[in-house]
Amino acid sequence: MDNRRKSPVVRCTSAEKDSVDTYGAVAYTSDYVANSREAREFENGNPIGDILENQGIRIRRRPPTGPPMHAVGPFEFRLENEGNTPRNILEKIIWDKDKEISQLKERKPLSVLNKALNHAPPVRDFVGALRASYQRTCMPALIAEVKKASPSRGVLREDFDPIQIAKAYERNGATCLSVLTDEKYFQGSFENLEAIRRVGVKCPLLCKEFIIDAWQIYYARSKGADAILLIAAVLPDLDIKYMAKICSKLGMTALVEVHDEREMDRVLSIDGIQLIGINNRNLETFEVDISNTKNLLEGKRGDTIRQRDIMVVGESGLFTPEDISYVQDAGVKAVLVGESLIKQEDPGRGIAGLFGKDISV
Ligand SMILES: O=P(O)(O)OC[C@@H](O)[C@@H](O)c1c[nH]c2ccccc12
Repeated sequence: MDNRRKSPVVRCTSAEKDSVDTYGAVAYTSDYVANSREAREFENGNPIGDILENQGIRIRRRPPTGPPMHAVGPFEFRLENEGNTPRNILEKIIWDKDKEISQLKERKPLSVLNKALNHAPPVRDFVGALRASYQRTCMPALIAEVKKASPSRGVLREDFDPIQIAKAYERNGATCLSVLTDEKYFQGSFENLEAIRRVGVKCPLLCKEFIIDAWQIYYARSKGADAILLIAAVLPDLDIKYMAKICSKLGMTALVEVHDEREMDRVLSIDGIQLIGINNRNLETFEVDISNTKNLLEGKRGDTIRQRDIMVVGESGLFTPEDISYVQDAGVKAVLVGESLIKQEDPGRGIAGLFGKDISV
């Protein structure tokens, strides 16, 4: 029996799966796929929608074809309904991303991308850098975000020079950088990521992208990324496992982002996850509450994280030295900060303001 055809959600054509195998990225017949609950559920004929629902994932995938066309006289139109209209901004982003990737993939199939990997700049140890920084300073390591705009806040900075901002972050003590690459909603780009890497910034780079297809991980690597983001609100367990495995084969770090208890429990049930981000912003409603970080690290969850030596990143809504101490006391060893730095006249100098001291020394 060929288990390679059984992954229900991971978006690769069978040809791509074969080339993934050929390039040694993932042994697709590995036990976790063959024996995983999702694979079995899929085998038992449970539709993907059921698998997502069982894991509490509310973000649906874009319907493969539009709704049926209705003809009235010479006009044709589609009826909008619950099934073909995104329910919230995150779902809209994911559906648009799906279309975007199908087009990009046609231009650069995985076989082409794999060749480009040979010319990609060498990968750097993202999570290792965060750990070393925390050990050295006993302060949360900073992942500073290069972000021009966001759907919740609009344009954060008009005179946006990604290279100058990245250099300033590095000079002022950031350990790693996060670079938004989504164009439509965040006004980011892969050119920014590539350029920051090309000008010699040494901080390891997180490609901040909505990843729903394994192809995107190879694309990010080919552009110089050292880490990628996997959002648990969007990806079922099997995708997270599969994509995390691809990351480690490529030497990259996966930052797995959770927002609530259920997502945290799902991610903790996956072996080998080293870096978990707790997002204080709900990506469906945009509500920000930094006590989310504390809540998710209390009790047994916190114990498990400490026992397994998982590094936790506090993400979003951090503005003051008090916010930094608050999430540090809750147990985070790194923070991901965008808005409060990017909006400063001098984003680099903003770092000392955020931490209450100069962290570049
Ligand atoms: O600008 P803030 O509030 O400091 O947040 C940064 C970062 O956490 C946020 O940009 C983010 C967290 N997870 C994401 C997922 C996609 C896009 C963006 C994000």
